[in-house]
Amino acid sequence: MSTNVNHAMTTPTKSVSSVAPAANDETSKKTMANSLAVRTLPTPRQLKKAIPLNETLSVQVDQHRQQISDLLSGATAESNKFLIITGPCSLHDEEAALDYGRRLKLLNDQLSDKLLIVMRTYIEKPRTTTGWKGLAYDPERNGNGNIELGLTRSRSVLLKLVEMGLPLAVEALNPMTMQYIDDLISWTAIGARTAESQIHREMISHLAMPVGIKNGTDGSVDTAVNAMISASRSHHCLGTDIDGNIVMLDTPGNPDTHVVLRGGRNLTNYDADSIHRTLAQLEKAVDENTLHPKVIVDCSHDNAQKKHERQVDIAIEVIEQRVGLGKNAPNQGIAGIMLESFIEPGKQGMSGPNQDGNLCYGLSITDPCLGWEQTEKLLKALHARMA
Ligand SMILES: O=C[C@H](O)[C@H](O)COP(=O)(O)O
Ligand SMILES: C=C(OP(=O)(O)O)C(=O)O
Repeated sequence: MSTNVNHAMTTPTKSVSSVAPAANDETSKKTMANSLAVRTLPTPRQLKKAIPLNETLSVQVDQHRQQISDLLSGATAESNKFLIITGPCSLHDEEAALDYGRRLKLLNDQLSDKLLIVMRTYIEKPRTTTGWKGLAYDPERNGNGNIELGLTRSRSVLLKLVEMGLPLAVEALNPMTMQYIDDLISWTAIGARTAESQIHREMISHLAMPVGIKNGTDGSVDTAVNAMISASRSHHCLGTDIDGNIVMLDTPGNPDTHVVLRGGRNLTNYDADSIHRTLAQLEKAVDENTLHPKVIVDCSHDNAQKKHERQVDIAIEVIEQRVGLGKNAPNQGIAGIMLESFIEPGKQGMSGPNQDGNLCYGLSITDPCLGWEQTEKLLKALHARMA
């Protein structure tokens, strides 16, 4: 990974200019904070201290970040591997997430000569309108919030997965949430709903890891390419430090980004033409910026039209483009794929498949996922297709 991104998100900031005086009672009545219930949370430092990542595991996370970075830059033998980001749409049940992690680790031990496998461990969910927002925000799934418990349980389950030796992937939705878990994560996504947001681009520019940026929900790839350019540069921006102080950040810029093609507005973009068009756009941007002209294909979302079984055919089609099987010439610009996969296939509502409040174990409560059996078969088929 390039040296200028080797700052943890928690790197002490350069300057905190001054501390604002407390508002007097009259003005405070008009502030946003006073119109809402305010509950103090532990700071990122406090949570990281309570659920610590030891030095050995921290080195492991660095190595995983570096492997993904090398795969994107084509720097080493690692770059010939195919990146697979796979796991549930969202983590809602820690036991099932650990069960999935154990299965994935065993499979990884068989396939890691050709595949670089990263587990999807999303604890924040962006919603089109409303819905469950993820383990970090509503761990008890009763709509009461309890973010302190959510952050604690999230950090705890992520740490257990890191202890299994797995590299982890999340979507970074709220920059403050990321401060509580960033040291555990090896790859981050910026979602289709936030790739155009300046705040997210600023956040990427000081995330010390590779970041995949989704095309917009309308299918726009420009959004992702513009985000890559913006995030590769240094920004002066508002943020919080590890102790929860509001600070000005001077970010280093992050060149370790790439596009994630997820389809949009019911149209798919995993076909060879769409991928070539995106890569050509990236190649053009590379002339003026330090960027990776690489894509990964999200086999779910609009590409699968929310039909989880379609992910299998899409993944096979994409790896055949990568290695040059069938009518395709080999395309090294395709760095990998993303799958939504869990233990059981499909999805269930928040009250379980029978609406009686009993959730089915290992079944997604957000987007539909491939089941474990299909996933295992698919990853072996992808491995077999890699030269
Ligand atoms: O991946 C998950 C969903 O596609 C995303 O969070 C949006 O979900 P929603 O449209 O059900 O709100
Ligand atoms: C929300 C997700 O994706 P997208 O931003 O592509 O909708 C996701 O991967 O969980």
